[in-house]
Amino acid sequence: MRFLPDGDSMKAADKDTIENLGIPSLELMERAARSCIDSMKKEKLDFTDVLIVCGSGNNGGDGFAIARLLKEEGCAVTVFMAGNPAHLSAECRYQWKLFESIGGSIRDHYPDGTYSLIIDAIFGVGLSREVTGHYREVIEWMNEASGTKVAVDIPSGINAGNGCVLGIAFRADYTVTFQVEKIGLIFYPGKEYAGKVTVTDIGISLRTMEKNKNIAYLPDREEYIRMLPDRPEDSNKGTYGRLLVIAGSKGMSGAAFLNAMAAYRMGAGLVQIYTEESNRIILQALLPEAIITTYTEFDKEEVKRLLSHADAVCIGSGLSRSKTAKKILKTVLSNVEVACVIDADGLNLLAEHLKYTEYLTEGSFILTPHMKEMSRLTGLSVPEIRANRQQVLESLTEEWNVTCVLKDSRTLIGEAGKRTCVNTSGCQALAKGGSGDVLCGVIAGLLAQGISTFEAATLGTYIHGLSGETAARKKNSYSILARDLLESLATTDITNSNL
Ligand SMILES: NC(=O)C1=CN([C@@H]2O[C@H](COP(=O)(O)OP(=O)(O)OC[C@H]3O[C@@H](n4cnc5c(N)ncnc54)[C@H](OP(=O)(O)O)[C@@H]3O)[C@@H](O)[C@H]2O)[C@@H](O)CC1
Ligand SMILES: Nc1ncnc2c1ncn2[C@@H]1O[C@H](COP(=O)(O)OP(=O)(O)O)[C@@H](O)[C@H]1O
Ligand SMILES: [K+]
Repeated sequence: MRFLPDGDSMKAADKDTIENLGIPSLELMERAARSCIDSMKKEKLDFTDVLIVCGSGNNGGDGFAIARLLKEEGCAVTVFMAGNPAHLSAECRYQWKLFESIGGSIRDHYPDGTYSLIIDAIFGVGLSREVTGHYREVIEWMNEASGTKVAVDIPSGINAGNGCVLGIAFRADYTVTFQVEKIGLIFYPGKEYAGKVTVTDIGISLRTMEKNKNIAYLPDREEYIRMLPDRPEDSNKGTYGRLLVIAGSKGMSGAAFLNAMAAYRMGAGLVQIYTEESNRIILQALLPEAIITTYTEFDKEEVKRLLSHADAVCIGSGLSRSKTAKKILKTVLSNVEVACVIDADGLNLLAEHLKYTEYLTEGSFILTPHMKEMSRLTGLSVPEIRANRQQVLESLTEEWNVTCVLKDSRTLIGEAGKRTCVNTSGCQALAKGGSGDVLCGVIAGLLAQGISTFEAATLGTYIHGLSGETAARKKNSYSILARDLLESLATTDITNSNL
């Protein structure tokens, strides 16, 4: 697994390494500067005329150290001190003096001229507020200038904790980040501003992160492979579970089809669809492998009967917010005894009737909201959630005792008591109606095979993303339809190391 800390967690790891493991701060800075230069050389960047723009904190200290090392190698280096000299950190002051001691000169205004390489060492993980005034102007200059742009640790202006731009941010071609990727380099727009990211090992210990459950993580592929349900030879359809899909509404059959087919593609043994009567014929034609039961009006006993035969349930995709849908949802929430995914209109109904959340705490529920649905569930605006997504997710999972898949270009998976997982598979080909229905079916299909809610949610999200990538390799990313993902599910093999 890879930890994805925010700025404060990264600083805690730096501090632990310096104070408890006895590696001096200046030694770490020297390694950081060296590793930046090595990474830039690996990329074969042009060192003819280098401009390094420094701030007054330790990110600036890295900048001065890079300047010294490059000057010692004979490069033409110009340093522009953009930070406030009255607020220098001890390390930054030391590095400044060291650079001066070898004859380095430092400008206090943006130097004219063109540079082959512009290195941003203004703010790192210590950025604590909106970038304004003089700093804003400097970053604007840097963004407009020609030359290759490299950010030290993180582009200045990107919030290391959420990837948001704090007013303005440096647009890098490359970012060299120390020890681990900060979570702000994973989420958009931070990821976009960072360009190509290289992680360098400078010997910062991560043991504080092991103890701190509030730090999110990115699983390795091997961890996903271990989560895959067994597929023994000596088995039958009953071995792989019976999934009840409650989806679709009058004239809306697509969602039920996508749920059910995705679940079959994931390996579920038997899929039963419960939907509105008008969808019967089309669903039978689209997916003859499914068992279809329909309703014209609410029938509580029928819902309870279907629940009693299911090994897993998913409810909500295309369900509508009708009175009948509401009653079906309430019956499911109050009677289901197996793991259950709640998607789309299931979530919208839940948001309209928050008292139903009292049923959640006792069961095994996975909620799969996109940002707008999360906004309805929490009463927070989408920008508020984006700026705080990990915390919003974690407080919802704790309060309702659920698993939650918060969908976006980067999806987060949380469960009460568990470290939050970030998913980075997938691409913009998935940004099309119906792909959420496929995800719901993928997760439910895994649940039917008996893996845990957290594993089904994390593994399902990962595979769903990969299926988008597979589809995008076969067709252009404009043209992919949700049904193409169903095909890709069949050809995406996560045990294939070429992925
Ligand atoms: N030994 C170590 O610890 C190692 C650290 N390393 C490096 O240090 C970096 C972290 O350094 P850091 O903690 O000093 O913070 P940093 O990112 O330089 O910024 C703080 C400065 O910015 C200022 N400031 C903040 N926001 C502002 C705003 N909006 N507008 C204006 N000013 C603002 C803030 O000012 P203040 O809030 O005090 O007024 C302060 O002066 C890390 O990313 C890595 O590159 C590596 O060398 C490895 C070893
Ligand atoms: N740009 C993107 N990059 C990666 N994944 C994406 C992107 N856009 C959408 N997705 C994924 O596609 C799915 C869309 O779900 P949702 O918005 O519920 O779609 P729908 O309701 O139309 O089926 C989510 O799993 C989301 O994470
Ligand atoms: K920086």
